[in-house]
Amino acid sequence: MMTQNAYKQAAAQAAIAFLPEQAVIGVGTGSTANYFIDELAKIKGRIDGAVASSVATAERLKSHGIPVYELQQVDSLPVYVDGADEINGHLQMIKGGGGALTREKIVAAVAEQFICIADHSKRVRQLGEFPLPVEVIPMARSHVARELVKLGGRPALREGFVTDNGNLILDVWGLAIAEPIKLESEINQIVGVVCNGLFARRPADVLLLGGPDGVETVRGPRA
Ligand SMILES: O=C(CO)[C@H](O)[C@H](O)COP(=O)(O)O
Repeated sequence: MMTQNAYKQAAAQAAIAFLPEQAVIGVGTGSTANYFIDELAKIKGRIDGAVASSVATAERLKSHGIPVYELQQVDSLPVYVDGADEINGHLQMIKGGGGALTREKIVAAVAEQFICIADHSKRVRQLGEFPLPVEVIPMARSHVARELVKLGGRPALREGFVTDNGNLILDVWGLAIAEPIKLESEINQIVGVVCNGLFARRPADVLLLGGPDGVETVRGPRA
């Protein structure tokens, strides 16, 4: 029987077929993205380089000899490949389990196409069982936590964790997210919030989902 890691790896392998030739591509963060980076290393002559969504991803890309560019150095990104913590039928996601949500959202915003790679356990009917990560400016942490309680959540500080941007993460439990676009906007309105891990306004365009029957390809409305 294949393991969850094998499903992640299969999804990562499948993403290679979606890459344009000789382009700079966006690369996400996490264990599935790491499998993708390892696959990328095998075909690195076919791409010009990558923009990384975290320091960890940049280091892994560089360790494979893949050129890493700052986002400011590129005019556009044809593709962004990243994992997810949860993904629903509209290809809206919760991301940020690895704490890289803000840079992930920035790189995804620039990319023409978002390809989500995941194992089948990540597919859900409704987002919210996975605690929603919210990146906050450190001095605003208590204020933001109180506001998140008003929205129905139970925020918990991610202990001992500082983001690549020098901020904190509140993981918000107990949100049954019936209206992801609305909640994404509401949380962004709280003063002190840098970013939240709902990718609802910018869902994935293609989902490559690894599971016991192989890799399923699900296309979103824009793909
Ligand atoms: O958003 C992320 C990191 O901030 C990851 O994409 C998400 O946590 C999924 O991780 P993994 O591929 O390890 O299951």
